Amino acid sequence: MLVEILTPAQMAQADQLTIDSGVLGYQLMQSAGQAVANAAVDLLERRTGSGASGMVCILCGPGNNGGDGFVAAQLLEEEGWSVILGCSVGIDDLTGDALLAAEDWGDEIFSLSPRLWQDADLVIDALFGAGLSRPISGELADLIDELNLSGLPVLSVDLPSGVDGTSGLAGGACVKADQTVTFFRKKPAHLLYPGKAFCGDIFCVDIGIEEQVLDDTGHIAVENQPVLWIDSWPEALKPIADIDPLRLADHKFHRGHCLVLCGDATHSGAARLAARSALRAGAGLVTLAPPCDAASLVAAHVTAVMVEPVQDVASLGTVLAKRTYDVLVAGPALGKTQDRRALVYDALERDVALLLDADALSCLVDGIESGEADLSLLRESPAARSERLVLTPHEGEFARLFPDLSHRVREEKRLSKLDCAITAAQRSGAVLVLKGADTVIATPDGRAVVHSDGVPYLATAGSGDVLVGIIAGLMAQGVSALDACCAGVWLHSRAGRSFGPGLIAEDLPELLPSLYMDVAGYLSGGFHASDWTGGDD
Ligand SMILES: NC(=O)C1=CN([C@@H]2O[C@H](COP(=O)(O)OP(=O)(O)OC[C@H]3O[C@@H](n4cnc5c(N)ncnc54)[C@H](OP(=O)(O)O)[C@@H]3O)[C@@H](O)[C@H]2O)[C@@H](O)CC1
Ligand SMILES: Nc1ncnc2c1ncn2[C@@H]1O[C@H](COP(=O)(O)OP(=O)(O)O)[C@@H](O)[C@H]1O
Ligand SMILES: [K+]
Repeated sequence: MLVEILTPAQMAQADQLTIDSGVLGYQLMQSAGQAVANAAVDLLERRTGSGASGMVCILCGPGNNGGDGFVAAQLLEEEGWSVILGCSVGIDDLTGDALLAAEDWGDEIFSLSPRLWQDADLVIDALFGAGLSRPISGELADLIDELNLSGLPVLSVDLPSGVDGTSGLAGGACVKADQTVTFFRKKPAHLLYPGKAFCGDIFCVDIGIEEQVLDDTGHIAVENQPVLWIDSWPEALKPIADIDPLRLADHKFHRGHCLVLCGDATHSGAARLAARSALRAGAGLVTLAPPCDAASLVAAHVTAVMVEPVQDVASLGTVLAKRTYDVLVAGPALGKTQDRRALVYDALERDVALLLDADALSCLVDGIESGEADLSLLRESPAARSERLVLTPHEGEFARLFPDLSHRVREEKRLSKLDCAITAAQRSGAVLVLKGADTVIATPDGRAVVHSDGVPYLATAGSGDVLVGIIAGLMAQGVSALDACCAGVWLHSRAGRSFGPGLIAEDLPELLPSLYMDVAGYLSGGFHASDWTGGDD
């Protein structure tokens, strides 16, 4: 099933459409409060080991997030749990459904203070959710800092208070939750770091909002799951029983040919890793193209991968004219000298699927007098025009190409990584893979896929070279750029997680065959990420 991600604004629209269709806002709040109470009971029973004999402290804020807290308080007390509730404002300052919920609670409402949780087994954080409008400061910030130091389990309602739902940024004090219960669909902050790290386990529950509202609200992104790309999974990576009989006689040229540009003799490892990964990802042939004086050294280090020296633009032309190449990879330790830069610019004029990574991305900025990349060169390239241009920057490379969308600017201006990746994809005409613990894959037509899986083992030299190789290998077999990027990021992350500590980049390509058996376990019948028209339309 497609898993859509909604911004808080889209979620507010989903709430409003539901209310307009005749469901009371207070009914939605009661469903939300019920879901919170259910989650609290699970946590309490796990902690106290008994039914209804623990104490829960509920911290409510001034808006509807606080309203959910009041509803949960009432339900928990009805079930026999001891409840102590504090609110950041007096009942006279509450309005709308939150006021109704506070009135229905009917029990004492205390001022917020750490004393509230001194005998508690669980704290419910219902201070702020989707309506957080600025970083939390002052006394509330001190309270949150104390709560985080208390060591008590914390259940956050919708979002950990202090995390910005749209961007996942946490500018001020921020509740560190063990569990977060959100409603209808996840928000970007449940997937983007640092927000995700504050959420703990995330549960997304149904509160009676119909799926059809999504037709009107749209969605900012979807989560990366095999259902997105399983239908375009290459035949050569399937178990023999699943391969189309007409494809059983395929030869290597049917599986595509990748050309990987390579750096000089002392910098050839990265391109070799990418090349091996492309082969492991199923490309029929992979050729490395080092400068002439590095060719024998590179050849001595590869076996199934072929070597074809490329010294300059002229020899790249000769090589490309001699055989058919389906995908060209430029970047891993390519170097940034003038002749390497010329190769990148030449590649952008060629009618071939093109993956630009690492040094190739820097080449687009280095040596340019204005210090700004000419993105029209990317946008107007044959690869971009045929939807076969892929950029795979990490945050540093991204900042050089798109300085106004960099990580630093995002923090300063509280912008979302999702919005910035989509803008960058639109500007460049490329499918853009903005890497990190939360990788965002964005397309020039405004779609985005999020793969959020903190796997620090992947933060190791050469790991990105493997990723670009996997994507190239999949594209060589005819997988669309978007599907290849989503599948590549999924495989890469799974490989890192399955290997665990001690991982080095060389291990990653060797883990791919076992993952293909996992992929085979996924039912087909999904659809291609490339067929998805979602977005905010
Ligand atoms: N809509 C629905 O039907 C449903 C909604 N549901 C629930 O509602 C939640 C959203 O509710 P919400 O929009 O009322 O926002 P909420 O997060 O409670 O906070 C807003 C208040 O906080 C204040 N404030 C903000 N930042 C602050 C700061 N740093 N420091 C201090 N104050 C600050 C802000 O003040 P202002 O910015 O106006 O000055 C305003 O008073 C959502 O997360 C979900 O839990 C569910 O019940 C399902 C049905
Ligand atoms: N903490 C993390 N959690 C998940 N993935 C990570 C993490 N750190 C790095 N990665 C992934 O590892 C890869 C590193 O790529 P990159 O920075 O280009 O490395 P290199 O240049 O050394 O090859 C990216 O795919 C990135 O998403
Ligand atoms: K909250």
